[in-house]
Amino acid sequence: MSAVVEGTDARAALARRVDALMRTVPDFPEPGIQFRDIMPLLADADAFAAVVDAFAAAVPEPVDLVAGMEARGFLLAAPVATALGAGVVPVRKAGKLPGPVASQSYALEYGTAAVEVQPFTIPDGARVLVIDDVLATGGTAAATVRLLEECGADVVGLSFLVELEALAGRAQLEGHRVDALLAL
Ligand SMILES: O=P(O)(O)OC[C@H]1O[C@H](OP(=O)(O)OP(=O)(O)O)[C@H](O)[C@@H]1O
Ligand SMILES: Nc1ncnc2[nH]cnc12
Repeated sequence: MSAVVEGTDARAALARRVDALMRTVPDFPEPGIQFRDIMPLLADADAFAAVVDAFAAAVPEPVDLVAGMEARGFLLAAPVATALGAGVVPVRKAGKLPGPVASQSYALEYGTAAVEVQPFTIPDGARVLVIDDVLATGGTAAATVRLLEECGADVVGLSFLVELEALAGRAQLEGHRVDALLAL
């Protein structure tokens, strides 16, 4: 069953539903981290369909590609891309993609990492929407924007399921349209 989310009331109701379906796991994957676990939401067919519809409905302009960050971002980016008639760019952790790759390092709430894409999959000037499940410190998203722009993409916006406001990730994305279904 698919649920169409259009108005702000429906979006607020969906945000409450997402909130109810997510788990908060203390001290995972490290002590002190309150981990927001979206797996129960993904397992709920109706809620997942509604979230995909909401992501697609919130995009104000045509996009050519949807970029999703490994790993949880992949699960959202692919169905949203299909809904928008766009292709997918997997933004992978270092060493996972066969080259040539473009790479950017970043700091995570728990550790450091690097993200990579295959630049030959991104036509110059391609309009790219970036999707991930969680915006925390913004390190992953900011590195992804830098990476895509370095490859010649026009990043038209970033959409997240959950924004952890206390970590101020949005500040790293100034100049870009940032949309989050649920702010915690
Ligand atoms: O805003 P930030 O502080 O950069 O954190 C957000 C990122 O952290 C999580 O991914 P993680 O690197 O844990 O990978 P996973 O999806 O493979 O679990 C999440 O899915 C985002 O990609
Ligand atoms: N607290 C958190 N929960 C889930 N994913 C995250 N990515 C970074 N911080 C996170």
